[in-house]
Amino acid sequence: MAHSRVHKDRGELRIHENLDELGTDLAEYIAELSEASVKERGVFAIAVSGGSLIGLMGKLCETPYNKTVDWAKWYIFWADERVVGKAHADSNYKLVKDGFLSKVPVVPSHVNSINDSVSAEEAADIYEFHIRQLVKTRTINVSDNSDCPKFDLILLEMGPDGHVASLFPNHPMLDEKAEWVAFITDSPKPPPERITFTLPVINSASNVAVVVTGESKAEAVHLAIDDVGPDYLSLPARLVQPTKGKLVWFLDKPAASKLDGSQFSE
Ligand SMILES: O=C(O)[C@H](O)[C@@H](O)[C@H](O)[C@H](O)COP(=O)(O)O
Repeated sequence: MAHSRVHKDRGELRIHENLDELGTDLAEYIAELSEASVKERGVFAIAVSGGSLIGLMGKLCETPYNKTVDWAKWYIFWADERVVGKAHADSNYKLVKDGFLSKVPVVPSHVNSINDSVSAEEAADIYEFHIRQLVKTRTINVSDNSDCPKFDLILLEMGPDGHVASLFPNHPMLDEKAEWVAFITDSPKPPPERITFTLPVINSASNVAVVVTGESKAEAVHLAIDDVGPDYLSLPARLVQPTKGKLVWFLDKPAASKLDGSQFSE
């Protein structure tokens, strides 16, 4: 059984015994949000990232979800992407296609991947323009207090350095307020060229889930969630603070191993 607790201002924490349990809980969570969103808006706009997240979403491709989820209503996006060809081993599109989209009947025209034949700057501009069109038609909802897109769900991972999407510690992109999709050419983690949702977009979502597994991220989890003082307020994962939406952390025990326990309520 997952141990779930609510932090006073860092959202809900779900700590799982193992990856199998985490995968089961994550599939259930996504399926429930999909159902609620389709009921309310007729569509489900979900953005994913790369890394082990896609493997952890595997149970969604199995019984019962492969039959019960309303896949025709899904619109899928990337919270960040590496600027490489779609067939390249580093491509998040390829990761999602091979590990997920090839196993469930998402409508091909609802798969919103970046243009891989242009520069990082152009790819970011084109992606943002595309998202703007979908906000106009409300395929993607709009934020109540800005013109930002309000994705039904943004799924993020966190690296051992506390980065989320392609927003890295101390990078100027953390201060970006105007753009929805930004490009970087100096990612500290290869490949260097990437596009990424900016914090205003992430924090406008209805739901944000951060999936973190493994002991290598335990310190960053502690710094992103616990009350550690002003030095870490600009850690990218700490800047994930949905304005009106709900934040949920999916952790395994090793990733949660350095969390303080004292300030949590059951
Ligand atoms: O930006 C990237 O290059 C990666 O996609 C990265 O963000 C990854 O998601 C995390 O480092 C966690 O990775 P794992 O879950 O695979 O350990």
